[in-house]
Amino acid sequence: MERSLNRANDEIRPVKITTGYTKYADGSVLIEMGETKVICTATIEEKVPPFLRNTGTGWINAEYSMIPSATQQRKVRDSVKGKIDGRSQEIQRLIGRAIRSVVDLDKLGERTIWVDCDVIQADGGTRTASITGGFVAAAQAIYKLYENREIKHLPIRNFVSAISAGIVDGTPILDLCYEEDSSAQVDMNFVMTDRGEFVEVQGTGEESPFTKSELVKLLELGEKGNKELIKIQRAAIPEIGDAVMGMDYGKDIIIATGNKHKLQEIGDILKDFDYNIYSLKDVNLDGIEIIEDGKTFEHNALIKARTIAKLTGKICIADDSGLVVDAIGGKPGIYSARYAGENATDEENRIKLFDAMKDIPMEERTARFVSAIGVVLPDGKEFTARGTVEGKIAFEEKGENGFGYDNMFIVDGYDMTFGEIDPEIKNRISHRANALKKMREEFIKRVVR
Ligand SMILES: O=c1nc[nH]c2c1ncn2[C@H]1C[C@H](O)[C@@H](COP(=O)(O)OP(=O)(O)OP(=O)(O)O)O1
Ligand SMILES: [Mg+2]
Repeated sequence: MERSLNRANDEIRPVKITTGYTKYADGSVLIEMGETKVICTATIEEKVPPFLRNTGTGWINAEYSMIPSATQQRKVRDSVKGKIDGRSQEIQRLIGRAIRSVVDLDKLGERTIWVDCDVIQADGGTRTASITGGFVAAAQAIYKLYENREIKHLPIRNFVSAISAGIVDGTPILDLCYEEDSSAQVDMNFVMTDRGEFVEVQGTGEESPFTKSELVKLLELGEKGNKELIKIQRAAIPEIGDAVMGMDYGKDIIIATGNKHKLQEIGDILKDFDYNIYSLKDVNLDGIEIIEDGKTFEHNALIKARTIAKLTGKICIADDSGLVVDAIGGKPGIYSARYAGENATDEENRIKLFDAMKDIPMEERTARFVSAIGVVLPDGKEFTARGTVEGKIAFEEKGENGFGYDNMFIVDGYDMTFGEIDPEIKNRISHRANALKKMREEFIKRVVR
């Protein structure tokens, strides 16, 4: 389908949010979505509707209207007609509900935020643009109360935005302009929060009924559009964005290791992770000395990640790992890298371990590799994840792959050492793979939006 502005079917129109558009309101924006333009202002009034008086609870009210020249045919003002038309009535209720859904009205205190949405040019999607812009204006007004210490806690729980999607000529499309809207068979509006939750879904198959799979397709379009809108809202009010949604951690991850084998493995294991992965060399920090004086793998991993996070301001992950051998009381453990001395080579460490194990029979040579992954975020938040893999210490070195103790570790379930095994298999079953898998789950919960 040909769309104006050469838009793809899943593409929103260019959006621009201009803050501080008018001078007297407590919050004020001009939102432009393609040719649709809406002035949204928010004004604080120190009183509430009668039904809330003396409850300590606040209220948010919205009004929506179009100026006479907003449409191709001059539209008579409501004030001249003497009544608000049904459509405006319905829309302003929707705007009010949408914004109230993300604000804790108890914490707002006994006051009303008036959100006024005046459409100055209408080219489809005026109600959704009013919600998206109206929220920004309301957030500014509420944030002002918070900054002036008139309220103790910021009562904004989430960002909220709205977008339309519909089916035109049998094709699901996002963000309909007027022309598309007037020939749509199905017309929907999605109001969503930054957490991807729905606040309101409006949909009608006015021209023809729609199927479940079409509904799902429209839903996905709505989700995509709202995600993009919330990014644009956030860019318009970054300070409020940080206060409500937490800091934006960015899309870069630095792997804080001086070990090129680990770097390679971590890079391979995380290759389908939706982040840009950098090495210490990439950020000109290779060769940095970090003192690993923690008492656990986790502690050491965090020491490494913290050091690099402080220097770069980016998300950093580090691995602290080692070999835990049962017959010698768990040694070398956290001292694996310096088992044979401070600057020992992998080979010197292996020789020392073979020597310590020389009289131990096969069944008592059980051991495990341990990897602790430490993650440190730019705001100092951190977490760890641990993975292990069980095996036995061989009597002699076998295989050319890997590094460290790989060629003397016979991995359970395979009659091979990590030195013999295909690196792709190692990266599926290793301690590092297991730790990174857990790290990812935690990362998605805590970091990814
Ligand atoms: O998959 C592995 N295969 C074989 N050996 C391994 C493995 N994973 C850890 N290891 C051994 C190597 C080193 O002797 C010690 C890690 O010491 P550890 O301090 O964590 O690493 P490191 O100093 O080489 O690099 P960095 O601290 O910069 O990440 O355990
Ligand atoms: Mg180290």
